[in-house]
This record gives sequence, structure tokens and C-alpha cells, in this order.
Amino acid sequence: MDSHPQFSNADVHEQTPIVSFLGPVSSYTHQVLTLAQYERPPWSIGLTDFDLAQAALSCFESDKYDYRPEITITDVFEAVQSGDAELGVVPFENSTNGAVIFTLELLADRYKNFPDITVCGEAYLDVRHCLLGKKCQRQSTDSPDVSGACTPTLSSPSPTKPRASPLHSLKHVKRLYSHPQAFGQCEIFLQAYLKGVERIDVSSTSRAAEMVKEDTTGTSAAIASNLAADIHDIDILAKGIEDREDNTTRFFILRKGVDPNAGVAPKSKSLISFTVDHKSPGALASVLHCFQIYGLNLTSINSRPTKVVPFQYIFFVEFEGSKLHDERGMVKRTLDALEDYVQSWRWLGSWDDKYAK
Ligand SMILES: O=C(O)C(=O)C[C@]1(C(=O)O)C=C[C@@H](O)C=C1
Repeated sequence: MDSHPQFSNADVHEQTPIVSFLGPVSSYTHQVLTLAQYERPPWSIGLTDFDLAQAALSCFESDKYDYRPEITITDVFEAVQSGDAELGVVPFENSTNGAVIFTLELLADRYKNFPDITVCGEAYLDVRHCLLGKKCQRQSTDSPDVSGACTPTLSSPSPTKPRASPLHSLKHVKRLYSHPQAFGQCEIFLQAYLKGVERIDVSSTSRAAEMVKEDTTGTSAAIASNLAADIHDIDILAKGIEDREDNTTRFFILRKGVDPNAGVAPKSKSLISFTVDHKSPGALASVLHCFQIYGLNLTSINSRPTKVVPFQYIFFVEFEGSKLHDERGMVKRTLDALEDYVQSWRWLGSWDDKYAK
């Protein structure tokens, strides 16, 4: 497979450099690294290996890096900031369920724990969830019963139809493990077939699969991938349980310091964070107006509490353009202009846009 030149700064280290990712093995974050070798998502049929590499499913030169799973997204940030890992891969947003707040919280960096971290790349992954658990030993003539109060109910008389039906009975399922993002992407299925069943948040979908494997009662289920089912040898109780067929998660590639080769593509994106004086009317509008003046299209806006004053926010704005390759000077002009309206701000990186056609 053709490799991506953007991530080829490995030879500065003597040891094989590490790419750290949210583990354990078989999380969706891990699949950003491995999926191209394991199985191809439906949309990739007909694409060449090179196209796939461009699609960033395998955006690293696999022979140049060692991959290391971390337990939490914080661990990935720490590994990159300390220089332990050359690159880190973290989820940033999902097309169905929105921003990954754990990642935004770390990018907010209120206590300056990650001063050198920048985003140097992005990757998109089609996310197909399965319900994993233990098949109930019942006769094949039994209907695929459900657990909890199956809809329609009095409070929900005409529920949205789930895209998938269970392959096996779910009657024995007493608790569900997953990453909170994954629960949010499967609400319709869960409302229809597992309403009222206790949900337990864990650090990743692959960790959820491990918990199910460890549960000897066989009454737990996990929302995780078919790869996790294979690796842990767990039954698939339902497939394709995500609310939307186009369910896609976008991941950020992190590094320490600036990658001079990032954000060189004709279409690039950049991310900044900033705070404004909340007492000054129109302060946020003034900042956003700077982007309009210089013709920079915004691609996402998010916010997190400052945790200094209640109900005041750190804003994140992502926009088209690169601070590192800014031939027309529009990014520089915009960033210079917004200084008049912000209390503080930070450039968090520029990288090649993988979504642009
Ligand atoms: O739990 C995992 O498997 C992850 O890689 C995390 C994560 C996320 O935080 O968005 C990644 C992709 C899916 O959207 C669900 C979970």
C-alpha cells in the first residue's frame, strides 16, 4: 500500500517510534490503523489501496511504527506530550452523535498540561456497531425475545423503526457495556429492544467487549465491533445496530510540536480554541466575523465550560485553510484580526482535509 508522506518523520528516532491509540486492541480507534488490512468497509469497494490510504484508514507507514494501546484518551495525550509516542490517534466527532467531549476537554487544556500538542492529521472511519454477548441456549423455534420493556409502549406508541433486528434472543441481557459515544449512536435499537436495561459506560467499545467476556453469568452485552467479537470470541447478537447507515467517526492524529509537512494539501483545515469576554455583547460574533471578512469557511464549532466562571465557555473553531501553508495570507490576517476580540487563543494545528472531494 502506498504510504502517506505526512506521517513519515520517524527516522529522527533510533527506536521504532510509537503511535499511541485508545485501546484495548479492536477499538474503533485501533481500526483506524488496521482496518485496511483486516476488512474493507462497504464504501471502499472498488477503491484501490492507494485510494484507501488517501481515505486515511491506514494513514501510517505500518513498517515504520509500533502501535501501543492506551486505556484512556488522556493517556494518549500524555504519551504524545511526554514524547513517549511520536503520534496519537483520538476520536474527535461522530456524524450521528456529535463531538467527543473527552477529546475536547483535553484540547481545552485548562491547566497547560499539553502545551505542545497539535493536530497534524485526520481520519474518517465508517462505524458499524454490533451487540455482543452470549447466545442463549434456546430452541431455534423460539422467537428472538427482547429484554427490558420493548417498544411500542404507552409512553412511546410509535417508535422509530430500528435498522436491524436481533439475531438471537436478548431476554437474558441484564446490563449493557459500551463507550458513551457508542450508546448515543444506537439509541433507536436500544429503545426498541433493550429499553430500560442498565447501561454502564466504559473507556472504549473494545473494553466493553472484554467486560462481557469476563462476565461468567453470560447476562452482559456490549456495543462493539465485529472485530472485537472475533478477537474475544463472543457471539454477535445483532449486527448493524447504529441509528444511521452513514454513521462515521472522525479521528485526529496528534503530535508534539509542529509538522511542517501537515496542512500542505490544496484543501486543509485548522483548529483554534479561544475565550472571549462574556460581558461584552457581540464578542463571539466579532471573532466569527473575522473569518467571514477573509473568506474562510468554518467547518465546526464546539464549546466547553471554562471551569473558571460558571456558564462561560472555551470555544473551538475549525476552518478551511492552513496556518502553515497560507499562500494568500488569509489565515494570518484572520488570526491577527481576531486578537482584538479574544481574551486568549491557541492555534491547535493545521492538516490536510481528508473529507474534501
Ligand atoms: O470505543 C471505541 O472503540 C473508540 O474508539 C471510541 C469511539 C468514540 O469515542 O467515538 C470511536 C468510534 C465510535 O464513534 C465509538 C467510540
